Amino acid sequence: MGKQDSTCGCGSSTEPLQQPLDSGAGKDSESSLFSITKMDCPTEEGLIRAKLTPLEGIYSLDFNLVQRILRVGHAPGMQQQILDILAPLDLDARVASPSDTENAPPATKANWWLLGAAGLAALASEVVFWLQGGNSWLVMLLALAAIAGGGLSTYKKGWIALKNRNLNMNALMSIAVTGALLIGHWPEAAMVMVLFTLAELIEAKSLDRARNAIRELMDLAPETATVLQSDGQWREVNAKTVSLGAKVRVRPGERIALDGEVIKGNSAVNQAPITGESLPVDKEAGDSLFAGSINESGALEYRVTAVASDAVLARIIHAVEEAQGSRAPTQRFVDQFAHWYTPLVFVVALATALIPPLFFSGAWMEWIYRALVLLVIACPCALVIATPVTIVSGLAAATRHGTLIKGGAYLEEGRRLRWLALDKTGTITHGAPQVTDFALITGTDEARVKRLAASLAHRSDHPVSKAVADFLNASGAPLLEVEAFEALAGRGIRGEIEGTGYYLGNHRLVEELRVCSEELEDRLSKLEYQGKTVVMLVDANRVLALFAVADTVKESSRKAIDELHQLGVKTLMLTGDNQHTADAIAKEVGIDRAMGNLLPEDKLREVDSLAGHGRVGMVGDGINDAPALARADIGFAMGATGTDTAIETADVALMDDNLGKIASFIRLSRTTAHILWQNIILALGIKAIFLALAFAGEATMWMAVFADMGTSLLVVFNGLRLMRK
Ligand SMILES: Nc1ncnc2c1ncn2[C@@H]1O[C@H](COP(=O)(O)OP(=O)(O)OP(=O)(O)O)[C@@H](O)[C@H]1O
Ligand SMILES: [Zn+2]
Repeated sequence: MGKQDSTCGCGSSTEPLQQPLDSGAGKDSESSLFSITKMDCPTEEGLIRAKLTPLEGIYSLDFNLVQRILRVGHAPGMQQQILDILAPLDLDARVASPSDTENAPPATKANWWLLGAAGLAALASEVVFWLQGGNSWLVMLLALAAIAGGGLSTYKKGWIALKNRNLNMNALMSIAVTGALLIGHWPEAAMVMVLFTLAELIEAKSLDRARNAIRELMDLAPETATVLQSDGQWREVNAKTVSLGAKVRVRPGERIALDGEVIKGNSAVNQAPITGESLPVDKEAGDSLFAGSINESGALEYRVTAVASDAVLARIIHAVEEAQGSRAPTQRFVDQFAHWYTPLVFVVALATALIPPLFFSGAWMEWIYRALVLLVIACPCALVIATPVTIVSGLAAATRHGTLIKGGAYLEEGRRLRWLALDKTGTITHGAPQVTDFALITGTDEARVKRLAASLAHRSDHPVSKAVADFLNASGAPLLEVEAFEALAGRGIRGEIEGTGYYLGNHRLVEELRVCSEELEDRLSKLEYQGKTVVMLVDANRVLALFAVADTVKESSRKAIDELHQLGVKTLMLTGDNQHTADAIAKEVGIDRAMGNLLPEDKLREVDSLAGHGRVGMVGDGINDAPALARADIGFAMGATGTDTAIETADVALMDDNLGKIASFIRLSRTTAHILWQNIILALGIKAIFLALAFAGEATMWMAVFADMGTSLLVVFNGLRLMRK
């Protein structure tokens, strides 16, 4: 029996296939999605994997058990061939349509009546056996009825698995039950089968709950929107058909159907579904709205800024689904374990049945029975199921609180964070500084100096330039033409006005231009010690004037930093701003260390140098810290609703700009790890105990199935607990 065939069927997911992988993937490969309605347990995954892996022209298999979707990378034109191969597995495989990826098909319906009747029959068989003190035709009849009522599908699946030389748990159960019948344990065989089926059903139901967490998110955006038509009428139309720029109206109490920008009206909007923040946010003309949020107090009119499939909510859902498909480290460990556990126990069971009777004059019946008990506990399913359920529940809980985790691995790694590097502007501060001081240095014509600065600053959207532009625009003087404009990273900006070159930039720039003086430095440091950022207007050889801007620290920052420290995470601020300002802001919010004067590549280097001291996180708004964010073990993007790419590129996207979410994320990660380990220890512990008991002849099959399924349910429910965090 091959390696792939002999697992319990709970094999792993996205690992690429070794041998055919390099034989043409990329060039001539296609990728198809298959919807597989009856694939809801890792058992089926193993079966499909074993069937498709050896096939020439299959490059990759990507299982999404939550959505019941299989993505196959294959040579062109193989779709039908794949379907033909899957057909005998009886799993309802078909080529997926777009609606399949949006809505997972409902789980197969359970026949509770039949199962209930089977349970009664099994019980009756047990009672009759006990009353009569042994087997009779009545006991057998009742037992067979129970197995027929409760176990036919197990037998069917087991048979398909065995035919494909796959020892999954259906196969093991079928062998165990048949064996028990053969050696005359009729009532017990019946009971084992019924209990197994019952547990399977409950397990499937709990997986459905994890699945539904995502579907509930989708239901947040209403299906219709009230849109202004070309004839001037308002009409309710399907939200999916509304195009960019359309005008939409939303009444108080209604949910918002599409992302947009308010054009008319005032209202408080509850954005909890997106940001996790349940305090309503006031909206007026110019503010952005997100599909799925609730318009609470007033009527609003808005212009659509993203079609339905492009809405932030849709992108969140997509990201969570992808995240669920990826495997966390614990899951890989568990899958590895499952790989050898089942075949090992199978071999032990075989040895138990054969060796003592053959060589040590043991009683055949007794040792076969012990072997059958071993078979019942040979499946590591409790373990294999509990891990994804726990991770998926954790991901769902985080999403509900406005934190988008892009993979189980980050959820698991979060608790290992030792350092968190933070960007200053926009992360710790509001990122909307204002000019607090203005002074002429060598300039004399104040109006002219201001006009020059305004004209330059106007061209840049850096927060510091914006502050200068806003400050000067108030005076209303017309701007001058700027030529050869350029941004000098980490320094400022440059442009030519009326044939002369001017700079607006920081101390570093002034030094580089060799126009600094001791007197100027005194002024600079005074302002910088107050936490202000200073930029200067410079012509070819003199500093004309200076502007000091100050940014305010977010109220949430201080508390968040405090929480992080309590969790044992050290904090480091990285900023392009000067060291004095950096120190002043760091002191204000209680950050451990601050580093100023950093260019984007310096930030990257600093994050790099922290690596090796435990896991390093970096949080920023992704504008000039993208390289550092990418380098960190976990890159957190802030205010992910504001930037186009943050949701897709960050490892963890915080949907609003509250730093406190990072502490919550770490706590969630810890709880997740706790539950994962609880589950692993529970599952393995119970297995170990039963292995010993079964071997010693102290365990009955009845007890084994009860313990095994009990453990599965226990760990699954333990995992689902996270959903309520
Ligand atoms: N376009 C610009 N206009 C004005 N000043 C600028 C400009 N670009 C850079 N500077 C100056 O250079 C400094 C560093 O800029 P940089 O963009 O690297 O960091 P930052 O975004 O201000 O801070 P952080 O790194 O905390 O986000 C700024 O504080 C500012 O003084
Ligand atoms: Zn200087």
